[in-house]
Amino acid sequence: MTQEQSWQQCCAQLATVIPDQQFAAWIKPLSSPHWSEDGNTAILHVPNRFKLDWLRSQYGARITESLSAIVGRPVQVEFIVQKAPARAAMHHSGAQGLQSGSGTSSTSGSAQATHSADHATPQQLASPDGVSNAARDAAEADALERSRLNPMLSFETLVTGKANQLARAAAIQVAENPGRSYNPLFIYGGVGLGKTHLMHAVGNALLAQQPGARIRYLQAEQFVSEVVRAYQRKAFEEFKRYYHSLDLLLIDDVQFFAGKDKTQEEFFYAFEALITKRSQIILTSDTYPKELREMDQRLVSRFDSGLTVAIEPPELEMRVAILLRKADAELAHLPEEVAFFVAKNVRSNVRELEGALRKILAYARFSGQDVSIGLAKEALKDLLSLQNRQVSVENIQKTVADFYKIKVADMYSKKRPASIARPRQIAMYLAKELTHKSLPEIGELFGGRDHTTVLHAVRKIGQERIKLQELNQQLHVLEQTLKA
Ligand SMILES: Nc1ncnc2c1ncn2[C@@H]1O[C@H](COP(=O)(O)OP(=O)(O)OP(=O)(O)O)[C@@H](O)[C@H]1O
Repeated sequence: MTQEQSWQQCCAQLATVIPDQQFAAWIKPLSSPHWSEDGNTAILHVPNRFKLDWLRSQYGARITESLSAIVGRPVQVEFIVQKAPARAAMHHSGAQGLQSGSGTSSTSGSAQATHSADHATPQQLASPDGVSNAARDAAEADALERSRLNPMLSFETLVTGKANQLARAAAIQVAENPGRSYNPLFIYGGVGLGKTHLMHAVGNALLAQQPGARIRYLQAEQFVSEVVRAYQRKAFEEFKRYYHSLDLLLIDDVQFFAGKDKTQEEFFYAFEALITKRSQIILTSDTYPKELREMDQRLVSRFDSGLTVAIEPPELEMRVAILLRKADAELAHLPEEVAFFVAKNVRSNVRELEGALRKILAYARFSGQDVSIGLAKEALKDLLSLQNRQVSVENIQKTVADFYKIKVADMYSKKRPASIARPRQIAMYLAKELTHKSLPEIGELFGGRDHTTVLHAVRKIGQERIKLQELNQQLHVLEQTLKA
């Protein structure tokens, strides 16, 4: 079989496992690879960095696997950016033809290949409608750059589970119908749970459908800095023109607007302008709108005027699925029992899960061992001992009192108003959950209360947590604070 035929066969095989639309968008446009002299490496040319990152992360492993199976031995697949200046694309002349881009990358990290202009024909460079592919690719790459979107954070790379299914469904709706379904979309949840990921996923999906869309992602602090800069330069007109002209504005962690009045004012104007012209806004925060502190009430009510959805901490099975998916993307074998071990021990958020996995894979690579529970224990020694560190009841009482703005002394007092009794019950619940103390011991530490009082609190908060999203969210924040 020729190399060309093996590529054709690989494509045919991929077409059976990759959904049609994705296959047409990503695999079909690829030209047959160039092969290294030893025939062990297939080099696929892609037009820009965005496509390179995407192809590598989404399809690199599958292409490698399929091609290896077809040629009957392990081969490596490399991607290389091959830029074509727009002018050269339309008036192809030898001297101004393709140049190898600087942004090369490979799935294997082995030597990069260089290619001359002669490999490309004008047909490869220009689409039938006469619009230069290269020009379009350059525009796409440009749009990506301007938007500050991370192409790796897509719907495809997001593992779905109970914890994020509502937020994901809402985000998909918004991506399909920007400005017309939920506007703004307000996503809230604890740290490292995938809020930023979801936001980028909408941006990337929109950019894929409309390469010319004006999209901007930024963290709230960056928006604050831009307001300050506009202030200093007296350039508010320019600032307004830019922000009010966007099709999609993504602002992460809006709780950082707290107390920044001028920022809030400017954001309010931008918000009104964008909503009026049906541009989409997506915001994230660590809490739901009404809980945002030092925020203009006009803004709070605007935040809540579209759809507000929570992302919860992932449950065990979802944590396992995330680990397996991430290992897969790294082309690493993670036995399921190890995934369960890690997921049981790293519970707080996805970012920590990713960190734990990275440590395990690096440890396995450097020590030349297979991934096993023993190896995971060794690799995560520090993390696990930190987790076993006892949280004290006193610390829980102080943290909960601070959170609900009551006095620590109220944790031991006999006072009964709900504003005090409820935080006290929450502290008892956390004491049972996070320490090894018995019910009578906990009762003793809460001003000599009976163990049945503690039991009642533990059961009540435990049951309410399942039903009340708000309470669950607060408990999650408290748990993260206490375990930090
Ligand atoms: N469901 C998921 N599937 C796959 N990866 C996920 C998922 N949720 C989160 N991640 C990954 O976990 C990491 C942290 O997620 P992200 O940055 O989106 O969290 P966040 O909620 O925005 O946190 P923060 O509040 O700290 O900004 C990212 O690398 C993200 O890709």
